[in-house]
Amino acid sequence: MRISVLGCGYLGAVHAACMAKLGHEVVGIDVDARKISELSLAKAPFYEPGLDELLAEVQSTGRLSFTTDLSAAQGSRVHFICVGTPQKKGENGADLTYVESAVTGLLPHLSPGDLVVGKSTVPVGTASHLADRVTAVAPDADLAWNPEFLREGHAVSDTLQPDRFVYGVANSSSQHLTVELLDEVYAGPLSEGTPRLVTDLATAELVKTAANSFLATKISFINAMAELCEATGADVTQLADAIGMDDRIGRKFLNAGIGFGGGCLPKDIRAFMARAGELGADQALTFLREVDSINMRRRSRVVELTRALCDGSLLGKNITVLGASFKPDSDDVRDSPALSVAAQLQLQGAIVTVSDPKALRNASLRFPELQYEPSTELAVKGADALLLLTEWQEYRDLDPCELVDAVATPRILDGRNVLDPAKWRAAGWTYRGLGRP
Ligand SMILES: NC(=O)c1ccc[n+]([C@@H]2O[C@H](COP(=O)([O-])OP(=O)(O)OC[C@H]3O[C@@H](n4cnc5c(N)ncnc54)[C@H](O)[C@@H]3O)[C@@H](O)[C@H]2O)c1
Ligand SMILES: O=c1ccn([C@@H]2O[C@H](COP(=O)(O)OP(=O)(O)O[C@H]3O[C@H](CO)[C@@H](O)[C@H](O)[C@H]3O)[C@@H](O)[C@H]2O)c(=O)[nH]1
Repeated sequence: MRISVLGCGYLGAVHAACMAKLGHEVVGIDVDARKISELSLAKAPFYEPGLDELLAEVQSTGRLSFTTDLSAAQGSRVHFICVGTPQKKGENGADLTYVESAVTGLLPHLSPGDLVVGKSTVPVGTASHLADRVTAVAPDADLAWNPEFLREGHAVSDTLQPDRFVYGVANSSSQHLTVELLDEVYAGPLSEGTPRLVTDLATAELVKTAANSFLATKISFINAMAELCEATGADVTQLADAIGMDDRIGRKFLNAGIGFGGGCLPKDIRAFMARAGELGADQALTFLREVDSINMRRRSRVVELTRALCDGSLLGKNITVLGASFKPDSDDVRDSPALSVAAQLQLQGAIVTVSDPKALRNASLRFPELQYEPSTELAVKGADALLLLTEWQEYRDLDPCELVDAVATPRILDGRNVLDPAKWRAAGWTYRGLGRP
């Protein structure tokens, strides 16, 4: 099937490559000429494990191409909308200008029988409004909402082997054709047993924001427990292991630390609250305000703990921050807790050096005032304290005995609770975890 993908960022570039891998003929379209020229050379414009290899593989088949020319969408049967929906400046709500302009640009290129499929995360009600816009101009075309649940760092496998598909479809006479078309798009994973749920448009939109809200709540719950552990001398890691053994709770997403960031969870819970307010249902989501504030409190807590670790003063202290991306195996620094902590420490007088295996280019664009050093060995040299804030494997594997002579004072704050405190203490370090004695 011929497919177009509008928006080739973290979601769309992976989606386009994966659709080609499933055997479809795909054109990826983006307004960003730099991204398109890199993708045309089979090079991912961001770091995502396995994506460069997949792009090279599918581009060699001739089934995948990229362009900035929206008219290339003409002739595709299915058009995926994968453009950004960031938080509006100074407000909680989602900025839908990119979605609106992508749909506006697409309308003249639609043919009868075409299907527009939204994958971007949008406030509930957006899909029905966009469906009206599509059918007003192209009465024989349809719109469905098919939210995406991939995680950065695992984006390729999450797209090819998702936990489930959700098809939000409009209540129309062509509903069964829409479902059949989506089944044809996803025939590969469906034949391997991936479940699919067919819902109305509003439910599909809500499934996505509810899932991210639940994940954010789980993280803030364990971080609230970490605050209590800090107040009582208990150990939040053991607590998470113990409650996580209950099948009804589960151990996943119970890692306490400096909290969640990225281009999704923080802005999605805020947009959800804003939309609930517009719908007169804001009371239903007041708990998300608490989820957000517990999360932001973690960042200030790390700054305070670093000050305490540095004998009560940050002024002139050399602090090395290990990790810049919002999570390991990604170069994405959107709302990165690590960079937010690094910037706060610098503002309070510390001399901060940030290191990261992949994210330094993005980090230096966003925080040009910080110092960056790609080599871990050089970054830690002469440090008064190390802060492990993004748990890349190479930081988990650091040898405390090898490192102890490189730093000025052997102090480490483990912001992700991934190091073995006994091993670090035995090597002469002052070790601090979060919510750990
Ligand atoms: N990143 C993820 O892991 C992920 C996962 C699931 C859902 N989502 C959702 O997917 C959407 C995209 O997120 P992202 O992380 O890929 O964002 P992104 O910023 O990486 O990519 C968005 C892309 O859309 C392009 N764009 C903007 N306007 C356009 C237009 N009119 N026509 C064509 N392209 C246009 C931008 O140039 C950019 O390359 C968001 O709604 C997000 O919430 C993201
Ligand atoms: O136990 C945990 C798990 C995660 N995190 C943090 O939470 C954030 C988000 O992590 P994760 O959810 O793995 O990353 P994303 O790639 O942002 O994926 C989320 O957001 C995407 C965009 O909506 C969804 O598609 C995914 O299903 C959803 O997991 C990161 O900062 C993590 O460090 C924790 O602090 N503790």
